[in-house]
Amino acid sequence: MAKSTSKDVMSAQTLLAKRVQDMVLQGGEEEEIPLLYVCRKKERDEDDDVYLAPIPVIDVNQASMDLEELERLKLALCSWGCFQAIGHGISSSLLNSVRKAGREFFLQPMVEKMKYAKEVEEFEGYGGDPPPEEGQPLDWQDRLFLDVYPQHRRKLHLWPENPSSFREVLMKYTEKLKLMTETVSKVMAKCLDLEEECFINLFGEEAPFQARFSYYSPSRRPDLVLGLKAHADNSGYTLILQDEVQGLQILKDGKWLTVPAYPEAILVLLGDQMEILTNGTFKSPVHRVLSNAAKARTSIAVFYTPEQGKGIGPIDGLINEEMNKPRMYKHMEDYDNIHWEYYQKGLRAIHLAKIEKFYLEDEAACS
Ligand SMILES: O=C(O)CCC(=O)C(=O)O
Ligand SMILES: [Fe+2]
Repeated sequence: MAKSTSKDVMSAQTLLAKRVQDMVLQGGEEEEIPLLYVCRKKERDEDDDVYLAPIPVIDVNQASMDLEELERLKLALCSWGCFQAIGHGISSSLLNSVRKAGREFFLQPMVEKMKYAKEVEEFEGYGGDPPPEEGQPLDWQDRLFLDVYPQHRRKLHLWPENPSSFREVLMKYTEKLKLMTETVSKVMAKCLDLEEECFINLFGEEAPFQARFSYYSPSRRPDLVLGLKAHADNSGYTLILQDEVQGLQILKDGKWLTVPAYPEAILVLLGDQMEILTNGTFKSPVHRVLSNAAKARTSIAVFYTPEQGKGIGPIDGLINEEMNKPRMYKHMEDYDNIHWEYYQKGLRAIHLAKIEKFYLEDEAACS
C-alpha cells in the first residue's frame, strides 16, 4: 500500500483540479500515489493476468442479411452484452484519424488543452469526472467529454481547434456512427423478433450521442489504481474505439477478462437502458479499465442513449407471463440521473429498476 503522507489529505476537489497526465509527467507520483486514487488493496491481483475475452466478432452488415450471423449476434448480446463489430461501414482510415486526433489532443502542452477545461464539478469539456461521493476512488485518467449529436447540442467552444483535423474528423465520425447505429439497432431488433425500427423509435430521433476521449496515463503502481473504476454504462449502447494498448476488462462469470484490441473493430457494449428495454434478455456488462505500467492508452467511447424524458421500461413483446418470460424491470423515469447518482456511489442503478423478487435472485447469484 502507499505510504501515508501529507499528500493523502488532499481532497478530491484539489486532485481533480489537476490532470493525472501532468502529475505523471512531473514525476509527482514517484514516491507515492495520492490515497484517493488507491482503490485496489492487493499487491498483485490474479485478474491482472491477461485472459483475453473471446468476445464474438460480428459482421454487422452480414447480420442484416444472414440468419446465422444474426443468431451469433443474439448469443453475444445475451451472454456477453457486447460484441466486436466489423462490417460497420466505417473505413480504417477514418478510424485511424479519430484515434490520431484524440491522441494528439492529449499530447499537446497543458496550456493548449486548458482552453477546453471544465470546472471540477462540471461534466462536459476537458478534465476529470466530477468528484464522486466521499470515500469513492478517483480514476487514473483524463478525458474530454463532448456532446456530438444532435447538432444543436454541440458546444463548439469545447471542441479542440488543435490538432487542426479534430473537429472535422469528429463530425465525420459522428455522421458515420449515426448510420452504423441505424443498422445495429435494426439487427438487434431483428434478432429478438421485434419490429425492425423498434429500438430506433424507442431511442428517438433526438437520442444523444456523447463522445468521451480518454487518456489513461501510465502508472508506476497499476496494482493500486484503476484507469476507470468498475461500472456498467447508462447508455442504450456504447461504441468503443480502442487503440493498440489493451486495458479494458469485462466481468464475466465472476472473472475479469481483457477485451482484445482489434484495429478494425468497434466494440459495441450494451448499457443498462438496453438491459431494461429488453427485459433482461440482453445484458449490460460490468467493465473497468486497468492502468498500464509502461504505456499510455487512449480510447474513444461514444454513448448512444434514449432521449431523456421519455421514460423506459421492458418492451411488451419481450414479456409473456404465461410463457415463462415475466416482467423483470419496472418502468423508469429519469434513469440517466439515477444512474449517475448511483455511479458516484460506486453502485449499480439497475438493481433499482429490477422488480424486487428478481433483484434478490440476482443478488444471490452474485454472492
Ligand atoms: O476506455 C475504454 O475502453 C472504456 C471506457 C468506458 O468504459 C467508459 O467511458 O464508460
Ligand atoms: Fe463504460
